[in-house]
Amino acid sequence: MTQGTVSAISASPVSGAEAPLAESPKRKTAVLLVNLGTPDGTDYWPMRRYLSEFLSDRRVIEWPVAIWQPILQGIVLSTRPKKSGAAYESVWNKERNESPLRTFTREQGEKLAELLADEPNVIVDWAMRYGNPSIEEVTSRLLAQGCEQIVMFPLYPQYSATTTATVNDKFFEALMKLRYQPASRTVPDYHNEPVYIDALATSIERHLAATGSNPEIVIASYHGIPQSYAKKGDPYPKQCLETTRLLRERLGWDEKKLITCFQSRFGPEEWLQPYTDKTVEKLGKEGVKSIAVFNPGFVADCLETLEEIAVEAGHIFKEAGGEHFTHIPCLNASDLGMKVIETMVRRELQGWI
Ligand SMILES: C=CC1=C(C)c2cc3[nH]c(cc4nc(cc5[nH]c(cc1n2)c(C)c5CCC(=O)O)C(CCC(=O)O)=C4C)c(C)c3C=C
Ligand SMILES: [Fe+2]
Ligand SMILES: [Fe+2]
Repeated sequence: MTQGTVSAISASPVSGAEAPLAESPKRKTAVLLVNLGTPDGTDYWPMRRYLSEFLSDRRVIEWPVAIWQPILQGIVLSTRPKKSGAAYESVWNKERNESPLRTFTREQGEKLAELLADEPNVIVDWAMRYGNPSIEEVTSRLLAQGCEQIVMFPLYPQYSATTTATVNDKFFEALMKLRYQPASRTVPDYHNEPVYIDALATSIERHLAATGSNPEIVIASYHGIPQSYAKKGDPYPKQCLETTRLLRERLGWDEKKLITCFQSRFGPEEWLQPYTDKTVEKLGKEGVKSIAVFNPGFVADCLETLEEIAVEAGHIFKEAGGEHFTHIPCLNASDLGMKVIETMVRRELQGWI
């Protein structure tokens, strides 16, 4: 191409002025929130179906299938559904006949739709990685509504292959079956985002003020993963520690006041440590009288926060000699929590709406 041709193409029709770019047509865009999952009921069969789907996920349990499936189907699923069903029963939302996680995820979806009401081409929906409503079912519904673009948000502040990656896998597995796929974006982890750190810090401050609590020690309790997963490169524990560090900085607390622990061990392997239950017990035995626990890695309260922490960890602490225990709720669908979700979603929607 000669120089003359180039200058002829780039010449503006009006000297010194840029030709305005034509605006792209607005495509219908979906925001799909996805959380972990939930059984449809607390009886044996719904619990068994849910746990079987969850614990058959190779991202969650990495043992060879030939070893794990006989243990799962033969031993774990004959006892665990009853035990877990009783625990779910104690936190179940009887009014809606569903788990708290499903209630909070729905509320988050509804509130996000209100917050994005100024965007007429955006639809919000929500799904579960395990159980119902499934990612595939909701994705089909969004496509049937004419969505050509999807922002899919795995609701985990810290990345783990056991959570974020398996949600992404399941979403793309649903798209694999389609001839005409929507354009898709996934929202990344946000463990160090200022809006998230600030929301957590503010909710801690508000809860302690409202309950008149002055804990000697505050525990940031994250769900654990097996240590072997972290050794193989899962960034999850580093991201948890970074979230706690940033919170300390924001709250002006030192390493003795705000500590990190990991909860919800499963199976015989070593999981990330220190363990929350053991730490709470040790603190009680050492003479600490007052503690607070919160769960920065959970976007919504669920079995693991409402039963394992708010109830069980509280009992353990008091039986070990502790006197005042308070559980700080998750951000759920509060204004603070919704600001975090909205900020992350609006960032990913850029250029699309
Ligand atoms: C077996 C291994 C498990 C890994 C690894 C794991 C990682 C992981 N989980 C969450 C968040 C949640 N887990 C929840 C429940 C739950 N988790 C496991 C096992 C593993 N989790 C089990 C067996 C269960 C079921 C409950 C039980 O039977 O005790 C939940 C709660 C769901 C609800 O209330 O409906 C959440 C949320 C994270 C963040 C994570 C790794 C980072
Ligand atoms: Fe879990
Ligand atoms: Fe648990």
